[in-house]
Amino acid sequence: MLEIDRLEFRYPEQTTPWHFHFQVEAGECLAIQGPSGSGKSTLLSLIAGFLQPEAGRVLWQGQPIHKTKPWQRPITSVFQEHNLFEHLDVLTNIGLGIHPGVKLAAADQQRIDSALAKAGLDGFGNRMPGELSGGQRQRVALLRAILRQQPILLLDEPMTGLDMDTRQVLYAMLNDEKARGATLLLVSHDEEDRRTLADRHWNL
Ligand SMILES: Nc1ncnc2c1ncn2[C@@H]1O[C@H](COP(=O)(O)OP(=O)(O)OP(=O)(O)O)[C@@H](O)[C@H]1O
Repeated sequence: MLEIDRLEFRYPEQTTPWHFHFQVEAGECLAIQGPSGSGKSTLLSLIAGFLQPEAGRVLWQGQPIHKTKPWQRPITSVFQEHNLFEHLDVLTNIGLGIHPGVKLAAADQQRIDSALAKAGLDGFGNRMPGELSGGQRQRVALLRAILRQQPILLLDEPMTGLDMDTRQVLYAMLNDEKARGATLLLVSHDEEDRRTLADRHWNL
């Protein structure tokens, strides 16, 4: 279980801090809802470890992780800026998430090729990120996150720029992740995303 325990945070110019408190079970997707500017992306950044809380804790399986370095947390994030490595091709971008710094095994390479094909990116493995459209970059970022198979997936507007056919494929992949026991947190203004993926909502 992921527990957000009385987490508090404020930006320097903010007078009253935000308070976040909820739990998400393994295999569950919680949609974080609230008006624009209410702190949804900030909350995901706190859980990912890109921001430090003023008070409170983040617990995974009962263990505090809010002081752990972002890359050591059992978490993968897909944020609006996709953070692809511009000097590495698509295959390496995705592969690094699976085995950082290690040459990909044939089985992993096959897994990536098959995921790319499913998401309509057949043969894109050797392309550089600069040669992709916005929607194609978004798909690569999502596939990279999904194939990492971390216990917790943080998704901030994950389907931006994607057509409905591609979304259906990615919804199915994300629902498979839930079935495998992954915990998902979703921030999305898109009602279809929330309807298809979320089991529960938490309002800010
Ligand atoms: N680095 C920052 N420094 C100061 N204020 C910030 C910073 N990042 C975000 N904010 C402010 O914090 C508030 C919450 O931002 P956040 O992006 O978390 O909201 P959100 O709920 O995700 O909004 P949206 O639905 O529009 O994406 C906004 O008023 C924003 O201007």
